[in-house]
Amino acid sequence: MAEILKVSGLTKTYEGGHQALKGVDVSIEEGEILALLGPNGAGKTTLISIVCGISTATSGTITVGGYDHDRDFRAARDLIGLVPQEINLEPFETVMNSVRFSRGLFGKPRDDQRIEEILKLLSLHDKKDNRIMTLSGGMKRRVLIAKALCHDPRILFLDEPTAGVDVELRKDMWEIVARLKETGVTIILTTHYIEEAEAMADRIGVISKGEILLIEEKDALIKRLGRKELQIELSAQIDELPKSLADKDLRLENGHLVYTYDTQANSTGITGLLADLRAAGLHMVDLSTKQSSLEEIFVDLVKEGAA
Ligand SMILES: Nc1ncnc2c1ncn2[C@@H]1O[C@H](COP(=O)(O)OP(=O)(O)OP(=O)(O)O)[C@@H](O)[C@H]1O
Repeated sequence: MAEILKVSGLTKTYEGGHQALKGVDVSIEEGEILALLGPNGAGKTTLISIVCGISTATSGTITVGGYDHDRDFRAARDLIGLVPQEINLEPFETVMNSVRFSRGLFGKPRDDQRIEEILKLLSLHDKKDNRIMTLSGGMKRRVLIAKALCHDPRILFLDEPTAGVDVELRKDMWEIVARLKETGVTIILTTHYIEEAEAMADRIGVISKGEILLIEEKDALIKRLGRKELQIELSAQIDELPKSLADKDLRLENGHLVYTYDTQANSTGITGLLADLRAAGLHMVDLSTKQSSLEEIFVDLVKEGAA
């Protein structure tokens, strides 16, 4: 797949000296969905705002669809749609007029047929002549998406698309994002919800304190999720691992043994391990297992980043 967006060495220091981005590098492939996860204040909105031209970077470069963001800003910006966090719609306007107006802002000729196609994709077509004020919160969010899509961008940024909405609406949004992906548009979304990243993304990026801590294929992360820990309580606590067990994936924790294994591997090695423990003269009195979740991986990463 071709690279559609490249961000290199991006930094942002706000007036007053706060460094919100500390050298961010991201490369996005056309057609993928990247979820950017990060705690409050991590720099997600700052990053999106710079790529969308709302804010300026202190240093670094951005290329969109081959266009340099500084030298060819109009061409680069034309390829981007932004769905902002806040609902900023004109309450008395109709859905159709509101979306038409956004298309005009990009200097595109009027094309109501195209707008109607977009409204159909977003299940909004039957509301096209309704005033915005008569729509539900979920529908208003979809109007924001229609406005962001009306100039046919190739990349769509969704900043916290489901912040503060109920579980059902969140699932509707996931469904819409899946539909958008089918049309070939590249999607970058920010979220606090790990389950949301898990449900929608091809890749997951974790950002904390202005730094990207990781960007990884979701499936690779799920493999990491597949790692489990077997906690082995011994009849007598030990101070160090017997030499015969040194090459095992074992560690000592509070005098007990913890064995890490991959649930997706052909063999977990547990049967052999138990035999080896017996041979080493260790007697176990209890066993328990613990699965590491994406949430734990995320919390650990952010904690390490803060250290
Ligand atoms: N205009 C500004 N002037 C000064 N500091 C700012 C400005 N905008 C954002 N910041 C600071 O920069 C940091 C990053 O903010 P940003 O909004 O990018 O984070 P975020 O990851 O989007 O957070 P959230 O999830 O809460 O929206 C924060 O510490 C924030 O207080």
